[in-house]
Amino acid sequence: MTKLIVGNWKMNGRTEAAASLAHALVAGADGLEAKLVVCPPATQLAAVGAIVAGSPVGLGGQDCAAEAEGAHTGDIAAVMLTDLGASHVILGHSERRTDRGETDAIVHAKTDAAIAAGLIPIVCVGETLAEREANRDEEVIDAQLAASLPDGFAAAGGVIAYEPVWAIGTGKAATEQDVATIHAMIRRALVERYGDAGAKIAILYGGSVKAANAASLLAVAEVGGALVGGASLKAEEFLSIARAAR
Ligand SMILES: O=C(CO)COP(=O)(O)O
Repeated sequence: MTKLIVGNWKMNGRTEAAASLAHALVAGADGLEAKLVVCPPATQLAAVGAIVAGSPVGLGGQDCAAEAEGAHTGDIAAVMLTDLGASHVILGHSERRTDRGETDAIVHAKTDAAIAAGLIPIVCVGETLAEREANRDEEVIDAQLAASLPDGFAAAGGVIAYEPVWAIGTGKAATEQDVATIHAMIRRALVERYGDAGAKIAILYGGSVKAANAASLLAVAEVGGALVGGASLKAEEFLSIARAAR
């Protein structure tokens, strides 16, 4: 299956830098086996969307509101993302779960809203270091999956990203063995819930993915791609990660 390599630019940069990064990715994306999607900050979506339109590089948001429209100051509706050409949206990232208090119920509601607008949700799950050290990682992830995913998730082409919180931005990626164990567990949970459709859901790995470790992480069973933070801000590094996906 085609691997999906998603760049989460988080809260970085200005429009001019985002535009030059987008141009460099479009120039380098020809002939890639993997599918690329970039998720710029909301203020850069229109500019980046215009640059990647018609290219093999897709566009995604980093979050969307649970509500379809209306009096929600500061929020961005899922249809506002599709309006700018987005096909994907990251939901339930640990930085939103931790820093913004997003619960599984909120992630569930946002995922429903994304699907209703025709977006492909990329729902993030993952354990903290304390949960891992207490041997609760599988239990935590299982609970996040059960409560964050709506029934229509598989039919909508939804994607899961396993992002262990302790591996994000630390330079310390999970080991291949860790990734194999957790991705197998996630696959079992998805098949149990969605049947055959659950076997086809892409499961991305995220957390300190870089050019140097991408090939080995992407070769692990049940790894359908990568969700990349810091390394997605450098065109050549991100393209190297994408080239490692086959
Ligand atoms: O949070 C991440 C992607 O969503 C991972 O971030 P880093 O690649 O910077 O560790």
